Amino acid sequence: MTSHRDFIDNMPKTELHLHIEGSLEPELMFTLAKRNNISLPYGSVEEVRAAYQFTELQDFLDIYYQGMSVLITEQDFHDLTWAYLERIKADNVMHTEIFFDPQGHTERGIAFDTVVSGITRALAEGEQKLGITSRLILCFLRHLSEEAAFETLKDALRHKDKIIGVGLDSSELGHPPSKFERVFRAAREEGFLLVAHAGEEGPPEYVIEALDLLQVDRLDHGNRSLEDEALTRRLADMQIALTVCPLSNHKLAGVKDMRKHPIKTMLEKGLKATVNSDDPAYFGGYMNDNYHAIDEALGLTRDQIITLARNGIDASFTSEAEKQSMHARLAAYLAG
Ligand code: HPA
Ligand SMILES: [Zn+2]
Repeated sequence: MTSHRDFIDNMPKTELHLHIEGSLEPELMFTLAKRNNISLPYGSVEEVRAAYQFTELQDFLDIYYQGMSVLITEQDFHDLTWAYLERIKADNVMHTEIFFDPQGHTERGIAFDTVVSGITRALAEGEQKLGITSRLILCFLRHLSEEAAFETLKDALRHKDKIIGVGLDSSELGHPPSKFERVFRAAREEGFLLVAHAGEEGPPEYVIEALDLLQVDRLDHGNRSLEDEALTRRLADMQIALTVCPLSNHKLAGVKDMRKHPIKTMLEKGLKATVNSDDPAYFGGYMNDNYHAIDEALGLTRDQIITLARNGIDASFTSEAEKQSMHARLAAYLAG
């Protein structure tokens, strides 16, 4: 019997919650800063890594928005995305659905089209050269206004062929899903699929709003749903997927001890949980590291690991044929 470590590392898997700007490794940050003549408040890669100490979501977001300031040209967005794809190839990721934060760039004067073009050029190469399929999801920054979200949606309409859905990220507390009910309705009418970060720091009520008001197709995080029994039952009945991010939860202190991470409880309660890396350059690990972290802390069974991988396929925004093909790859792996 192979060890859980090897079993996880070699297992074909999907990633459904990944902020591409959060895959910016300090080395690339320095390279791009130099290329674009931007000065960083850090003297070295080690200094950057040392700054990655967070006690809550906002601590991280401040550093994350500062980090993305080195991204200027189409080539920068391409190189960022390509580096991520090469890295996840090593983790046997077969399909990835990536978020991007257009407002983090348009606010700095970078054109929406520059961002989309660089990312999608790399995604197309990823499919051709690495065999990794992908989808792209735009996130509205929830600390900004509804009006700004509508402006961003307007930009996205020119790229409907490249963007499958819209989501909601950034500072959760004080910015409930209800703030974006109208823009999500407009996005739905335009044919976009819908996701939202909810229940990461925010209360179960925010998850309920994401379901009832935004009508999301998938929930990002959702951890705090477990505080509400009726909501937990509802999520299990609906079989709506939760894109859970173990190392992120640990780094941002929602989960102080990995042995208390809720993902095993989620599985036991019949929730459709998946494993994801969120912002791997900032939280200390990519997909395999996230699987290892929960497996080692929670003592998952092999069946639970497989369920997480299957959930990731079922919850992806792909066609039935693509899902079948990914399930077949997983089945072939399991058959040895
Ligand atoms: O983990 C996150 N939470 C909220 N917003 C974010 N934007 C990037 N990463 C995150
Ligand atoms: Zn996230």
